[in-house]
Amino acid sequence: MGSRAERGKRAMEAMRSMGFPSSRTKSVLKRLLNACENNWEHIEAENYWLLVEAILEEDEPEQDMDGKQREAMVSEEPESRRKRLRKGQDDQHASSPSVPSAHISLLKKQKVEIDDGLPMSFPSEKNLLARSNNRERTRPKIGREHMLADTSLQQENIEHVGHYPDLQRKSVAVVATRIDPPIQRPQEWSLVHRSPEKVEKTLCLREPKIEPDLYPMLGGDAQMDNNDPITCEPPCVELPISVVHPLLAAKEQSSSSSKAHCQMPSSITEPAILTAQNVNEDNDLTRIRNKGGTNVEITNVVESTNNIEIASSTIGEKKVSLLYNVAGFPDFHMPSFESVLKRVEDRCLRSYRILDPRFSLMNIMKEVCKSVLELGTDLAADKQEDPIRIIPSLDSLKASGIKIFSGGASSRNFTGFQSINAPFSMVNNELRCSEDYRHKGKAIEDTSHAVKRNGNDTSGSSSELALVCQHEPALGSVRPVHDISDISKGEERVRIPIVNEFSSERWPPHFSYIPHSIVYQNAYLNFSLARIGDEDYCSDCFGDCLSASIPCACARETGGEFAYTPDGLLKKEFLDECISVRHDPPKHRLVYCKDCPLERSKNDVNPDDCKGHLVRKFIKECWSKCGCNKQCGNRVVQQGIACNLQVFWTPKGKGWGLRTTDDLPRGAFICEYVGEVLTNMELYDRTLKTTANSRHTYPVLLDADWGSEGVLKDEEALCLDGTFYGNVARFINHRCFDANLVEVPVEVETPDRHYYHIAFFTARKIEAFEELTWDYGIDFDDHEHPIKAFRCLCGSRGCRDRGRSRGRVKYLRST
Ligand SMILES: C[S@@+](CC[C@H](N)C(=O)[O-])C[C@H]1O[C@@H](n2cnc3c(N)ncnc32)[C@H](O)[C@@H]1O
Repeated sequence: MGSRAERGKRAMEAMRSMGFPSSRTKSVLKRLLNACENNWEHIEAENYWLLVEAILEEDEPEQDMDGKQREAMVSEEPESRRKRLRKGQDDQHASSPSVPSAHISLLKKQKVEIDDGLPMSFPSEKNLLARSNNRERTRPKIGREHMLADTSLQQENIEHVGHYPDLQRKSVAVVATRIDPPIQRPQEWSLVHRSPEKVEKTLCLREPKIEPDLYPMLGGDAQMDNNDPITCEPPCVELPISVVHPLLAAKEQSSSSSKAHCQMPSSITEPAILTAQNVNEDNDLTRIRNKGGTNVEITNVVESTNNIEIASSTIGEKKVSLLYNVAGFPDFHMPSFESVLKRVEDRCLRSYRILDPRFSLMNIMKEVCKSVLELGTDLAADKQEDPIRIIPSLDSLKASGIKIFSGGASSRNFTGFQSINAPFSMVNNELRCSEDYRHKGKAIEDTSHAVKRNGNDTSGSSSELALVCQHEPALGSVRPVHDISDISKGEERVRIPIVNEFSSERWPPHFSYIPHSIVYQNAYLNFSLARIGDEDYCSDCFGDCLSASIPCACARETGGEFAYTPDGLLKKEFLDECISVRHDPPKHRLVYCKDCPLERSKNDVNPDDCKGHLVRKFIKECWSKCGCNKQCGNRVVQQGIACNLQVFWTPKGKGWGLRTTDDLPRGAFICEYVGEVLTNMELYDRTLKTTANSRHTYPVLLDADWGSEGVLKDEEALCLDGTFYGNVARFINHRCFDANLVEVPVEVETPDRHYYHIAFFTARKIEAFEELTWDYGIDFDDHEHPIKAFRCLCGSRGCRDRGRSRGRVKYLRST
């Protein structure tokens, strides 16, 4: 209801919020009104569905328009915008071919847009995350009902971006925009999807929405004409805040040393751009700098298939884009946005099984790129590899009160972590470019990859915006993935900090810290009290069993003597024997399964004969059915970690490691190996699917009792996998022969030895800050095992991998 002018204004605003420029709406609305004999109810029904249809229909023939038509289209834009465009073009060396008209045209035309309705600030990752997670409940369906603005879909700000048949470059962009000066309006998100057919071969962008009552703030060019609904034309920013030229990809590929140019849209002045190339964790960064919102030069472009780009303008607009290079896939076709979303969600759900509230949007965006490629090439209908490494939120870090992102070039935080050379900072949970970098050009001062523009070295220029990162890791990894003050998140009795004194790989990859092993799915674990027979517990004991005159039933396993001293150390004789088993396996007893689960998992139809499993000495600890108390000296492992540990970045290529900050005597308990309890079959499947190509793998077999039972059922042949869920033991590196830890099987909750604890004890005295190591038992000469062995860098004189080419692991680490 309302006057014709008001209704017209509302219609145009509604269309603008869906991404249709008023110029187009105006002409269509005029025609529609004529056709409907000024029946506004008709036009306003279903949130202007008719109008949307009419505009879309009108769009169709434009798809094939030539350059002149496109120019004409540009010239139809309101004067205010044209002025901005002109200004920008002047700034941008007008003849530059960096953004061809075809590109602009695509940008201007079809879009899948989620408009944030002028949020006051760059949405925090948390907000984006919340929206992303909401998608599970309210995933937009592409269809008529979802083509209209739907503020219930407040989760995304994702654009499905373009198809450049000639350039073979696809881009999926996630855009968030902030407009300054701030426009006081409650945050409101709206989503516009076009039908899949129309999305196809389109490039989409987000247009910052301008509030009518703020037009004067933006220059006063636009005049509101309340009398003529169809001339109400607010100034609008049609172009995205940055355009990363698709040719960039081609240039990157053709010459890694050449500079790729990226022209900024004219609507932006002095934008700052950072491009992170993000294929794997160890990537270098592209360096981009830009001046005056014009040309952006990128040097040292690392060949990559995935790009993440973040752009920001001085008026506060920010854009994060993901680009996927499809060069080499000539048959690539752009899948529908709906199918991409579905694919990403499926991948995530499959990988995580739950929608973790700490879900990382960065990883989701990577998944989006991958999914576009897969769907676009029909490559991976059956490819289900690569679990996503979750990078959780900053909350834990925030809670710990630690400020990681200094924004400075070389500062260190108190933990000794090398500060990043990145122009990012976290402010109120928002990822922001450092003002330091933006205004002082600081980032380029000490980079060996000096960034030049138009042949001039601009480093140190304070007037120019320059964002340059050196040794920049993947964007995801600049974010803390663990609480660096305590990786255990308070789950252990001691705090276990993460320390990196050597490398820019600042954070261990994500995993969920668990202090006790957890069954993954099929493992048969039964901790019932009924299974513990009379001979396996000490009901008559009281207090501390170690102080009793006669060792109790629980010492039976260790020959009637407890394995522990009153100081909680492993007794010398017991320790010596454990070390000897590890040092010289052939001298010790091997048991052979009749039907080896390990061989069966490798080849179910025609398994090889069992290669033998070491018979290990077990410790049996007192437990809940026993009469002694919790402080009983025969309860060491179950008390948990007692010494001070650190997860640290090793200097010699082994990745992360574990060390103690205490001087420790021989025989001291360090920690147990904790992970998901998997059946051997589950592990085998998982290894093939997910970890085969990983740099680090974390499975350990629980095979100490395999040979004693003849044939073991699949659900009883178990192992521990610390890849996704684990404790600090997953950081203990391998050392051949003279490792300073030895692993001991420990029975606690059940006499059934399909499952037991693997406890690490010091094999000798250890000085504070020595790295803790154990011998994984790898045979580096076995070239048949599906798990590729790493190249051993243990440095031991007894290293079994010395001078050898990369081999394969003979058997999984087993105790
Ligand atoms: C259980 S993880 C140990 C923690 C691992 N370094 C990390 O950063 O997460 C085992 C992996 O660490 C690496 N590693 C362990 N010991 C090593 C050694 N002696 N030489 C080289 N790499 C080693 C291998 O990549 C191996 O797959």
